[in-house]
Amino acid sequence: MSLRVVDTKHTETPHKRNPGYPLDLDWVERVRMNRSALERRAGSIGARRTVKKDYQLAWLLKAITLIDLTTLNSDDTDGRVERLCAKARHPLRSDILDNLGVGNLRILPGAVCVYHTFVKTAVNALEGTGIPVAAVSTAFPHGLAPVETKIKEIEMSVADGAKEIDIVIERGMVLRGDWQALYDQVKAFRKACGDAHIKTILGTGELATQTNIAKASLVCMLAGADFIKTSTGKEKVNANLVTSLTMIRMIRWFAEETGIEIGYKPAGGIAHTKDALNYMALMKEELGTHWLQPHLFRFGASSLLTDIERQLEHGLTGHYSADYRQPMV
Ligand SMILES: O=C[C@H](O)COP(=O)(O)O
Repeated sequence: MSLRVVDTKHTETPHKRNPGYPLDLDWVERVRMNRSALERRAGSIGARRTVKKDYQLAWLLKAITLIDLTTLNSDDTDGRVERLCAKARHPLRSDILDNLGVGNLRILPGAVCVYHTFVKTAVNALEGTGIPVAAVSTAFPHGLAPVETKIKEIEMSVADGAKEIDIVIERGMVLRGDWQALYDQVKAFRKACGDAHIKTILGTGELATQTNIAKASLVCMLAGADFIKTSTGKEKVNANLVTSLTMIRMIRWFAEETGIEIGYKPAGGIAHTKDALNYMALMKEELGTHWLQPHLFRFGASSLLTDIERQLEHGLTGHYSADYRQPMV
């Protein structure tokens, strides 16, 4: 099997972190997106692109290294988080790995993503693996709390050992076009994160237009975001290819202007292998294979790994196994 696309996880890739830039309102004003052109382009991805056989197996192994393995439920418990972390330690059954001939590869997910309450539990459960814990923060999923409370929440998650903080922006700031307020708040969040990387969740399904999504992406990047992320998974409309194209093109524009590479994280409702492959194809075509690395691309997903494991098993045996054979939590 060709494993060109699988790299060993958690090796350090030299990467210049976004230092943040002044808010350039002229640039924000110039941003425009054409929804029908985006839809045409996004529609061509699933229709035209297929990854076959051995290459598909390799892409699926790669996809696992790009997942933020997530549990964000009101009934989460320490036990569920510990089971999720156990899955993160061994994302694929050893018989599948052996039969694929990759039993020697260390394939681990990009991160485990939990609420603040469970950061310590996850940090303990992942000790020695190098898998970072990501905490959703700033009054996830709505982002509506006093800014002081939100900053305190970030600080507490960082103190508990979170290496990545997924903040949510206030959608109202975008809908009002109050770019200065959005910039100031994200900049304050970034400062509170310190060395922890900040992913800014836009809540794209609630931002009304692709132009708003594009402008919000730019403002977050100017304010110092390490990643821009689509959704909390709790909006009515979560990640999709059209919105992804908008955000990816803003990442490209930002990189052209500043030389800084920002990560992209589609999240919410990404549960099937085919969807994952489409997102990866989009990234490869728009930004290049280079961007398909854990420090530049993640899936936020609670159930994608189960489907990938089933597909890998199907690739080996020709049969689909029941979901319970790949339990998540
Ligand atoms: O950030 C991650 C999302 O909340 C996960 O959403 P999901 O449960 O639809 O996969």
